[in-house]
Amino acid sequence: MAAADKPVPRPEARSRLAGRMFGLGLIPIAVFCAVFVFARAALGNATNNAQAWTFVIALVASICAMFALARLAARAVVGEVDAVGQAVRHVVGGGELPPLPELTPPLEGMKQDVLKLAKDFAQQQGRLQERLDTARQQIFFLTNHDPLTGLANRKTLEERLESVLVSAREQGATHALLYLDVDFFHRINDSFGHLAGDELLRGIAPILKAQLRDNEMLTRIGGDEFAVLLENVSAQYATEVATRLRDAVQSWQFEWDGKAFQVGVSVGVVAITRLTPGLAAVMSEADTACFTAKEQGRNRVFAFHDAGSSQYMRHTSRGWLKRINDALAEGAFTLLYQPILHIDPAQRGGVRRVEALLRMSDTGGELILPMSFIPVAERYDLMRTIDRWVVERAFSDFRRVAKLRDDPSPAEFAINLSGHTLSSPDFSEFLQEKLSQYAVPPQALFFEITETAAIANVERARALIEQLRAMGVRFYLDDFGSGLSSFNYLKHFPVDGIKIDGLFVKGVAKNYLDYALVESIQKIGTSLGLQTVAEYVETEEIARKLMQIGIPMGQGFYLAPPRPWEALFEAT
Ligand SMILES: Nc1nc2c(ncn2[C@@H]2O[C@H](COP(=O)(O)OP(=O)(O)OP(=O)(O)O)[C@@H](O)[C@H]2O)c(=O)[nH]1
Repeated sequence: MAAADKPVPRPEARSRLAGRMFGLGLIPIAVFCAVFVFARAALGNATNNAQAWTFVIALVASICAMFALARLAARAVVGEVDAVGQAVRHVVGGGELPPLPELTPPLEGMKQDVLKLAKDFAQQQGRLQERLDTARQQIFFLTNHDPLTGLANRKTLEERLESVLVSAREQGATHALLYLDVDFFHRINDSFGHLAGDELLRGIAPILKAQLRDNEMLTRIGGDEFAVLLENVSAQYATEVATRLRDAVQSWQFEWDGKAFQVGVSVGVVAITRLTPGLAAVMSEADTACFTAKEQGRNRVFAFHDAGSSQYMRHTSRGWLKRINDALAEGAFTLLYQPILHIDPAQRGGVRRVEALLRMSDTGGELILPMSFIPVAERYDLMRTIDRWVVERAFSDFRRVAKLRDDPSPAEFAINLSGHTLSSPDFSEFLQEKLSQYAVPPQALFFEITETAAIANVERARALIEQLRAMGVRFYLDDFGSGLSSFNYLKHFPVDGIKIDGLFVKGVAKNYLDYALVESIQKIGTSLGLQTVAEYVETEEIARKLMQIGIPMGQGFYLAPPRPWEALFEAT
């Protein structure tokens, strides 16, 4: 045993024990005193002095011997108990049991009991320590990793980024950050539940990891977003890795409930150089680059450092986001109304139905079409706000004309609703409040929904549609025929009508396939008791073909262009 391992005697315990033994030593003294009193009484009866003194000396000697014996016995016991105490402390401290001499019977039994207790205690303490160590490791892991995928988390990425930013600044190293966002991930969640979504995220992690070298850090930074930090690489290499990641995800199939789904991922790439201002900037640029990849059609890579890309982004996402917010705050949004008319001129009559079309006015007075800003609004979750703005503005326009004409229902009007609004639980309440505030009869109102808007939230959309239809509001499926599953949607959505996608309508006069498609849509619509409206009626020839097919209503420049409310109603 090493010197340091030797049990160290505890002086205070020893002196306590010695004190007790000394207490035992008082017993012979008491006995001595008692005998002395007895001797004095006995001496009174002794026949001579010598006899008396012999008796006294013998008595004193035997008492001294008794006292010495008691001291010796006490010392021996103290030594043994001390040795056992040291052994116990040693075992409890995690050491091996040192060899101990056997004690006399009652003490030996006690010694064995005490040593067993010490061993049990040491084992228990060992187990507790193990659990404590595991808990510490888990806490450490969780603060640095994402529990779902086991990948490093945002905090770890940011810490590493801070240090690569320093190396870029001080040594001129170049690095890259890839920002990945799964495309249409919420559809999996919405259609199959969060467990399926979680499984997809868990499944995608090894697919990405397999494309990376050991020193290339893959992290999950939130929701369906991942990031990869590539250190000491060229911008070109970073773009190659991004493309590889995109391709790997694309060729993977996510399986759930016996079905396989193809998954896409949009990747933004940003270089980290000595000019990179800091952590916030690099994260924001990477997010913006990823968003731009989405904007460009998803399942693609957008590299921030490519020529012209930053210019592109300024004019798209971030710039648009600011413009949308400004437009909402400063009233730069406006509505135009396009009449929906009988295609047959004999039945046309005046304007009885219009569609409200959203426009944003720019500083030069031009009106900007929604296709420029709606994707950004969707991305930044602004569609609910925009839809509500449209509803309120359209209702207030309606109210003005109702007053002007002294007619409680001067026209029917259609408003486009986004998928975000269709899944918004409080939209129904908002609508009822506005219907009553502006005295709009629900029967005058149509909502147009696109299949892509509704697809993500079929259950919620259907519940909202049913609730509003019960109040008298009507629903149309917009751009009908543009998606592969249009007919399937008819089975799921309780709608009143369909608007035939303008792409087919445009081709109806020139292309037989388009003609046949529009004709079959019309037949299905009629057999299901749905009203049909054709979009993009741009020429007389198109109008004639549509009449031939039997489509009653249409909308398009040939019939009437979009106009401000006042021009359409107030002037007439
Ligand atoms: N299952 C699951 N879902 C999550 C988790 N964290 C966030 N989400 C969901 O992930 C979705 C993220 O959606 P977005 O990235 O905004 O949109 P998207 O559907 O992927 O569409 P795009 O990104 O525009 O292609 C939201 O529906 C969140 O509710 C999670 O840990 N598990």
